[in-house]
Amino acid sequence: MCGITGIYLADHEINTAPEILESLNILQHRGQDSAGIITCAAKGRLFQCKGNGLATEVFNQDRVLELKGSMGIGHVRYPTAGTSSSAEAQPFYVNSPYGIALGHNGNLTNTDELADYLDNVAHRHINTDSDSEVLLNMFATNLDRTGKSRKSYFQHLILTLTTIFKCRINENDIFSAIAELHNQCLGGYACVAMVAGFGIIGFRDPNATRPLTIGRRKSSTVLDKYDYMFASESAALEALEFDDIKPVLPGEAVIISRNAITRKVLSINTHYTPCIFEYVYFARADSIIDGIPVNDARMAMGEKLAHTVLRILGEDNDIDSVIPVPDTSRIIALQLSQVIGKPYREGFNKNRYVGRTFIMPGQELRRKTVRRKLNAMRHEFEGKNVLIVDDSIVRGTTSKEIVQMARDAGAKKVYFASAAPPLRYQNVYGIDMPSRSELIAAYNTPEQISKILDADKVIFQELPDLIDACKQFTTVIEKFETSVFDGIYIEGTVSKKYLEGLESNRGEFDALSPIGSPNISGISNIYER
Ligand SMILES: O=P(O)(O)OC[C@H]1O[C@H](OP(=O)(O)OP(=O)(O)O)[C@H](O)[C@@H]1O
Ligand SMILES: NC(=O)CC[C@H](N)C(=O)O
Ligand SMILES: [Mg+2]
Repeated sequence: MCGITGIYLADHEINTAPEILESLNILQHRGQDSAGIITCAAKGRLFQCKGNGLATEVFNQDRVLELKGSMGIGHVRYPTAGTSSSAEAQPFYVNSPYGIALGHNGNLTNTDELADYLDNVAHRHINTDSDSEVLLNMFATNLDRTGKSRKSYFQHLILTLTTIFKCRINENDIFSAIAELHNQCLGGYACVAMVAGFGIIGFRDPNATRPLTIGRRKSSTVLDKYDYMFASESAALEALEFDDIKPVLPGEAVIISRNAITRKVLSINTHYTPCIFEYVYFARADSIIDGIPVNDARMAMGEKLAHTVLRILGEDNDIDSVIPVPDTSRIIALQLSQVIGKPYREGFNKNRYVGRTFIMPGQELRRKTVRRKLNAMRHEFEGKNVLIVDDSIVRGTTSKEIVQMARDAGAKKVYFASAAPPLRYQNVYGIDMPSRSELIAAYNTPEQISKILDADKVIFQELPDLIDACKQFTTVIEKFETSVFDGIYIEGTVSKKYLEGLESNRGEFDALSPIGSPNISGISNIYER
């Protein structure tokens, strides 16, 4: 996951960058590694600022003020391909054809083949290891194929003004280019793109693995016109007072231009299969992802997990209190405590200035951060049997530290319950789990995991219960993308060879440079550089 956002204002005199920055702050929980914004002003001039760090570290007031234009796109990154280098901060930009920028959430599974094609056939230079740069160049190549960008100067001259406008690019060209992408790019992708001087575009892969929503709000200055916004999560749209919020559909592209808003489902072979881990962990609780309120889904997970706990520990269990691991599991633990009839207690104090651990690069950094972030309150543990609840146990980094903290604080018994089933398989659609060897449940049974974590018992949610917890709120979603739990990947998106390659390349990825001080790649009016 990453956070993506795009805004098109009806009033072309107003700069959109301050609001894009606000939306990036709201989406910060989706990516802490880098942040970036590209805007477009009069005459199709693009302005960009991006670099490593949180949005508040990359942007200050002066930098935002230099980003001119009433339309733009933004990105916060959680690296899942390539490296953590500032060169891979998004959005990416290519000058030909037309000037296109793109922000991507997800992962491509055939990046190498596409990069070869771009090099050998399309003769496009790819400057980083990012799959998103490849995706953008595929889009650009497809758009170039419309031929309109290659008309001679003379041809342009002889066209009337209207014809010239139509000749540059139109909605159908963009739809064709994205339809072609669906045939070429495998994996998961939700994207925001911008074509200089034309408009912004939001599109999702045919399986809608990664989230994207669109909303509108009445322009405060232009009569009967609307501003439009795309964002990974509805919470960002609500905060900026956009309404009529709806998901972009599987295989759909939505174009917002001066002329109109145009939307089209471009693939005939679509399956509504969003990633279930969005509901478990990634998304904010106040977001609605593909029609499912995340908060409600998490409450339902707590309820289902409660029944599993009662089944395993018995109705007459010796639990004294239910303690969440802040932040994400709070809602789950509260609901669970009510169902099992035991008090909910906050036993860990969380330092609110430390970010999310799971999406940090590098195991050592993640481990240290858990200790810095959470501190056990002794009186909640001393002499007690506690049931600690978390949304998931992935690498076991958090749970191992947490159980130790509970024991150090004097807990008698430590039970540990996870609202997600055991994560056993690699993720290839935009979660940084490229290797099974780093997943604690890949090769260990729950009993072995209890021993590794030094817990008295570890209890996992059953997969059908997790699916039910989410599915009860929707009639349109066919099924969820659950490959991390069951190893079943979306048909045609991944080969055995690819998975093996990921597994063995893992060492390389882990050796990434850790997050350092923000490395600003600079504000630039791209045309002046
Ligand atoms: O088993 P692990 O590899 O440790 O991963 C799982 C943990 O990581 C996440 O917390 P995180 O600190 O990222 O975010 P949160 O504050 O939203 O809970 C998640 O909520 C679990 O607590
Ligand atoms: N988590 C994501 O969506 C990451 C997008 C892209 N694969 C990158 O690594 O930059
Ligand atoms: Mg957590």
